[in-house]
Amino acid sequence: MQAEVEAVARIVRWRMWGFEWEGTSGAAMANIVQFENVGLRYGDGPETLSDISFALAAGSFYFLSGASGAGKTSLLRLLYLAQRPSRGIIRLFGEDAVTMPRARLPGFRRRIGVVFQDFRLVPHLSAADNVALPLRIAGMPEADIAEPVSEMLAWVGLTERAGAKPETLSGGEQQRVAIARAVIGRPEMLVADEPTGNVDPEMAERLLLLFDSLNRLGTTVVVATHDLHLMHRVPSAQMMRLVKGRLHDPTGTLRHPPARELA
Ligand SMILES: Nc1ncnc2c1ncn2[C@@H]1O[C@H](COP(=O)(O)OP(=O)(O)OP(=O)(O)O)[C@@H](O)[C@H]1O
Repeated sequence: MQAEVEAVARIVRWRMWGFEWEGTSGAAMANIVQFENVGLRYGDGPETLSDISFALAAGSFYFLSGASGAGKTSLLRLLYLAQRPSRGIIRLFGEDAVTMPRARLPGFRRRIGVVFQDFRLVPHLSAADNVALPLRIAGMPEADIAEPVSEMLAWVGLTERAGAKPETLSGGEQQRVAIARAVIGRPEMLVADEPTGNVDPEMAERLLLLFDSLNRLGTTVVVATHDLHLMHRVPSAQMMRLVKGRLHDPTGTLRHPPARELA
């Protein structure tokens, strides 16, 4: 595992926001996200999410599960600030994300890597240019971009497809480009919606290894999945389960994560 973490560390050596964030070394665990009685209603329909309260401990790995329609994607959209809640409090990176002025949202979003369920690749850019996008947006010198991009494409098994446009890629290939793009800037938080839904079990393991390595480098990871097998592959991960728009938290551990020191 250490070899994989080091390999990933070499690829994601660039941090895409312009300041240092607290890694895991010796730092006391803080909560990177806090939801208090959050509700979400689309239009004037019933609440899709109700009374959602939890905190995500910085540097932890979470799986989000739940039946189809339980509200996983909706919860993730609140997390990466694509959606404002109808009620409740959301604190992200220590700030109130609900009342935050719109102008500040892009800066916050840049600290979050997102793997969308429908990939959202830029259609006129090649796979390599899609992966390079976060680095270019962050102003990384052009001369420094090619190497991490090709290493990342190699990790997800797409070296041969680097020049291909998204429309010529299979669903699984597009998904791997989307994952490479989400992780290449070593985000502070990674949010992934069914990131292994279109790949074979062997590739799913490899992608999970990538998430796990990124997590060991300090990124807080949240993965929504139906795949029980996948969940068992990260024994240290915490489970979050949505049941009809409510978070199942009988012991209150999600609401009040135990404070712990990392080595
Ligand atoms: N933009 C929207 N407008 C109206 N209703 C929506 C919208 N997005 C989601 N919903 C509804 O909210 C509920 C939860 O949807 P959501 O996509 O969050 O569930 P999910 O758990 O991610 O499902 P799946 O596993 O099938 O992706 C569903 O009933 C869905 O129809």
